[in-house]
Amino acid sequence: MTASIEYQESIRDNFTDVADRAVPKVTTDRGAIEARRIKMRFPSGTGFFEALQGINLTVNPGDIQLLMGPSGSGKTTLLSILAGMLTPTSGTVQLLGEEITWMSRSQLSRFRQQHIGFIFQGFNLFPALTAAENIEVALNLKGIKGRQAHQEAVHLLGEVGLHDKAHQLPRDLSGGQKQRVAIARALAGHPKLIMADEPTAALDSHSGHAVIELLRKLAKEGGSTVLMVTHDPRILDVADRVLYLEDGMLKPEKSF
Ligand SMILES: Nc1ncnc2c1ncn2[C@@H]1O[C@H](COP(=O)(O)OP(=O)(O)OP(=O)(O)O)[C@@H](O)[C@H]1O
Repeated sequence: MTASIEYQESIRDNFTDVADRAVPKVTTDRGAIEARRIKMRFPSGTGFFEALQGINLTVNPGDIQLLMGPSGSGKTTLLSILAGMLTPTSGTVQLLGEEITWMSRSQLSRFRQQHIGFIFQGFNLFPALTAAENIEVALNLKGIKGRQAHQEAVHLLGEVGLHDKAHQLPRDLSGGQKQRVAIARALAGHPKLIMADEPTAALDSHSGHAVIELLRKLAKEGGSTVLMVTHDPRILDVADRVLYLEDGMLKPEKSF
């Protein structure tokens, strides 16, 4: 499922599904992210391909945890499952102390809106909206509206070094600038969880460092928990833990 579809679902749920909007209270006395015995099988030819083979992991609150590994090892699949965007074949996921496996579709959607900021490969920006408006949409979904949303959007753009691009459309921004708008949007409303798939892949050295520093500050000063798929060795400097996936299995991890 793409983020833009996800966004459309979020908007639809926000306006049409009032009865099911209550999200259970969240606690962070356990791991911010906990996955147990996650398996994922995809149909392949006449049989199945086991992309994840029983993953157990815990991400502590306020940690920056990296997920690394060769192409095809299952990183994006695992991140999508941990973000509640893909249902595993078996296993359970808890986010902020809440079991997401049993949430209804709209509860899960609401939970994601409130607590998770996503940064995806590709930008998934609304092409007809300016940079600031793209962020305002995310803020609106979190109940921040009007002038306050606009001011917050401009502030977030400043945080990623784009204070002068608030009124530009995505088509008038470079790839790196679009990625920074997508990052600013993911940070809207200060989510407790930030999940990112290759957030610095499209960025030049300067922008990449700025984004890494921003993620570090969010975790270490703001208390957000960051889980990131990356091949970028620069991010190792700010990581608390690194998990390596190979052939759908976790290798012994390194701590920093
Ligand atoms: N929807 C799907 N249907 C069938 N197979 C899939 C599907 N999604 C992923 N796979 C397979 O699962 C395996 C893991 O894919 P995944 O995208 O999670 O790897 P990755 O580690 O993120 O790779 P990369 O670093 O190249 O992005 C791959 O062999 C991929 O072909």
